[in-house]
Amino acid sequence: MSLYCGIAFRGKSFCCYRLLSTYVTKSRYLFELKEDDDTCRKAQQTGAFYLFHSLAPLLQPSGHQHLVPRLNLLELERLLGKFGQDAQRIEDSVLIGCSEQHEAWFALDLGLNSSSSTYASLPKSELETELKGSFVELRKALFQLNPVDSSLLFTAQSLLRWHDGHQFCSRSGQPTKKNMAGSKRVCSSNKIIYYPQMAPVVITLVSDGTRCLLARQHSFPKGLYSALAGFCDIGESVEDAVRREVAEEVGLELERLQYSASQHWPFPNSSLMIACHATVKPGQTEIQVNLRELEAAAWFSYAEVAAALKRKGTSIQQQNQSFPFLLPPKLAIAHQLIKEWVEKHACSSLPN
Ligand SMILES: NC(=O)C1=CN([C@@H]2O[C@H](COP(=O)(O)OP(=O)(O)OC[C@H]3O[C@@H](n4cnc5c(N)ncnc54)[C@H](OP(=O)(O)O)[C@@H]3O)[C@@H](O)[C@H]2O)C=CC1
Ligand SMILES: [Mg+2]
Repeated sequence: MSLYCGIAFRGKSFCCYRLLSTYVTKSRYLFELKEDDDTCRKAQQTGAFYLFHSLAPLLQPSGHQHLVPRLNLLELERLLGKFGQDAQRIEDSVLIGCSEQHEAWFALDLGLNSSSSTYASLPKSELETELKGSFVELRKALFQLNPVDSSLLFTAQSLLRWHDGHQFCSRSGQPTKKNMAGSKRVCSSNKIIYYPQMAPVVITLVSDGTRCLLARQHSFPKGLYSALAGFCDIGESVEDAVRREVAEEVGLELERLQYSASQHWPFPNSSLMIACHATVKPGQTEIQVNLRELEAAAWFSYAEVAAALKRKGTSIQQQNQSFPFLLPPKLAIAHQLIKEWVEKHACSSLPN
């Protein structure tokens, strides 16, 4: 889908018509849905709805995968009717994206029962029977979701959680009201606007040239090692946060730092993960683990990490290595960082 558009430069209208790409028209459409409640309400007529129960998405098992069912407006109204609910409840849904053909996608939680909500939590098992699926904790479904579905569900869960936790104005104590799309909430008494927030988190794979540093926290699943991560403090740049976190957690000083990529991560709250590669000064590789933050940290060779990346299975019991360890799942940006490091190392060790 594309659109011809007149463009204004520096306030003067300019009769320059150009073809807008599908991506641009889609972005403009989503912008319109967030800005205009009536357009958004209209988009629900032809939209698709992803259902959640207490922040767990509705999934349908299909072999080793999970399918993510969607309902149209009529199906959703019918479902709500069966549970004695008013169709008005659909206004609690949040916009999470749209297709290239401008079918808008929404997410609705039928289990959350916040103090300011007029709607009761619907019975989970009856809903599951009716919908022929199950509401699965998102962390548990991680290994069975494809990247497109997981990204949509991550966004949906984060937005639903944010709305659930921001029902009242922190200044006046009065209820806040969401706009149709769910891109903001406004205080009913003083009109303060609240926008959904993410906390910036840096994640760094430190290398000494031949090995990379991986660490684990007490809360990680048994045997799992990952790159070093930490929340940015107020006033810090990404570079400051990376240097501080590495110094705090393993007592090392960094030499070089290179940005790799970023990712939205919904657990346990919404974070923007900013991923970097870093190197330490030569010969300065002695780790001093901060045991208040980490359970363990160690240098791992290229061969060890490359072998761990190839391993199948998500439990340490399934491994029979001399030092068995697991890496984060493919969807986590930590996995991407580790994979990039292995690939770069493999290229640099090729004979000229
Ligand atoms: N996608 C990925 O690949 C990965 C994602 N992550 C994510 O990165 C995040 C940070 O990693 P982690 O090592 O735990 O972070 P830190 O090293 O900063 O350690 C956690 C500390 O931060 C505090 N904290 C919690 N929330 C915030 C906040 N919003 N702002 C400032 N401080 C906060 C905690 O306090 P308290 O003691 O009160 O809890 C705790 O003391 C985690 O949420 C984790 O899920 C981590 C690794 C890989
Ligand atoms: Mg940390």
